[in-house]
Amino acid sequence: MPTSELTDAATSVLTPDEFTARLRALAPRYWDRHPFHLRLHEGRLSRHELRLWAANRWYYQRAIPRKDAAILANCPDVEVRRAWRERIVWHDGSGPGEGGAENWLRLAEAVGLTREEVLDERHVLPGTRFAVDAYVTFARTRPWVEAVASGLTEMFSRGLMARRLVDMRRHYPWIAEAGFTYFTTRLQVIADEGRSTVDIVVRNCRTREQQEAAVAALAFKCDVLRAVLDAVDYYS
Ligand SMILES: O=C(O)c1cc(C(=O)O)c2c(n1)C(=O)C(=O)c1cc(C(=O)O)[nH]c1-2
Repeated sequence: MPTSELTDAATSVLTPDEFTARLRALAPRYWDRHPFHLRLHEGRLSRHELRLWAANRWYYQRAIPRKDAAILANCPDVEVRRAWRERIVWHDGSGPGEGGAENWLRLAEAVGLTREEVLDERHVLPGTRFAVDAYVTFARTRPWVEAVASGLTEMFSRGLMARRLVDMRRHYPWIAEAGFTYFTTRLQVIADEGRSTVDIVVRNCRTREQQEAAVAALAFKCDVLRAVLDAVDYYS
């Protein structure tokens, strides 16, 4: 192929379908096949390991609304902001004792942690802290549409979360049902959120450069998630 054609192929804007396919092609980098998740789903985790997982995931959960607030702060599009602010409400709730974060705390309690030891973050590993903090910093400092694209890991998470509910109920029957509310309520919103996030990214990445940056953002986020599980796996 002549050099000019090669250059064109590398710089021309992808169609929405091509772009979406590039994003979806990152699925193998997602954390569903991580050895720690495989052990979790196969029922091979001890109570100690489940506690370490829940306490470290807490650090991720509490960062999500701060990441979303950074996106709101950087986004000039009122339509996007209107849709996006719902995410913060979902996680934080509208009052004490409500919201996704609260439900994660209930899961942590159901696996045997006290609320106090989750909230004071004594079990949070350095690797978790570095990875999750990098995600929040990314959202604060990169163009807002890249930060939105980084959240597209959720596009891969629905099947994993549905499977997790089945596998955890089966393999860890000692976990009280109230502990699973986080996942049951999350599954109800995730399909709609995933679709609208892809739409926002496709509509707002108008150049090939922006499209490539969005793909890179999603790859970065896959690495953030894997780094959290690497840390937990190493210490468990
Ligand atoms: O349980 C999971 O495997 C899983 C994965 C992800 C993800 O892929 O980022 C999220 C969640 N859960 C989740 O519950 C959640 O609220 C969430 C928000 C985000 C995000 O980046 O904005 N990802 C995820």
